[in-house]
Amino acid sequence: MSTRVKICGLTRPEDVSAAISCGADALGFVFYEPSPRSVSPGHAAALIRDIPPFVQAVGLFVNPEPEFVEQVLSAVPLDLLQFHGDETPEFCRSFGRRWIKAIRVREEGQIETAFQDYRDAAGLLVDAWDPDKYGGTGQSFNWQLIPESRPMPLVLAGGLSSDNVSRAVTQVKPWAVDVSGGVERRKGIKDIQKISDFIKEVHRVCKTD
Ligand SMILES: O=C(O)c1ccccc1N[C@@H]1O[C@H](COP(=O)(O)O)[C@@H](O)[C@H]1O
Repeated sequence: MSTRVKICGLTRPEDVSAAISCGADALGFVFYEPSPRSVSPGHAAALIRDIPPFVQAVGLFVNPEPEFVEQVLSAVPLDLLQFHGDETPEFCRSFGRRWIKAIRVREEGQIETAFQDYRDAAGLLVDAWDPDKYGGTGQSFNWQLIPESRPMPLVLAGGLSSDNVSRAVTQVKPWAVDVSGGVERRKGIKDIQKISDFIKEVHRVCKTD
């Protein structure tokens, strides 16, 4: 098994470099202003400029206006769109780009329904439900709600850190894991040691599996 790693909510060039040199497969940039990790299109374009080939740049949006997504796409060379709000399948596919849909899990059957509703997504990201926030909460959820049978790649997110990611990978066997708060010193500022520990832990558990 080889579980991919996405480090999300990057705002500083040194954190981007650290994530790449530690072996991250994907880097996430948040285009959602209420988030403390939010970046402008210009800032993201500068952060992405030196990303090497085969490391994916992912743009995270929450219920954006279509014009805003188009504006970001014209300024930032994103490889993948991540919709983390209440976007419909029609909306997600309307940009003609590869996309994943994030859902916030709180009850049985929800993931199975999302697999059907978002069947042309490149993957489904499962995160914790929170009454007030769309994501980046640092909370995890009941992984027992995740079905073993999956028609598309599943990305596990929500409250992951180097302390629990080996258990997550072993139990859930996701295609990829996505982390933000668990590798931060404070919101929006990553901790290079935590990024390194997180990715090492994923690679370690994948090797032994
Ligand atoms: O990071 C944010 O601020 C954010 C805001 C709105 C929606 C999603 C957001 N981040 C994503 O949330 C999950 C879980 O994050 P965490 O590891 O629990 O902090 C992850 O996919 C982030 O990319």
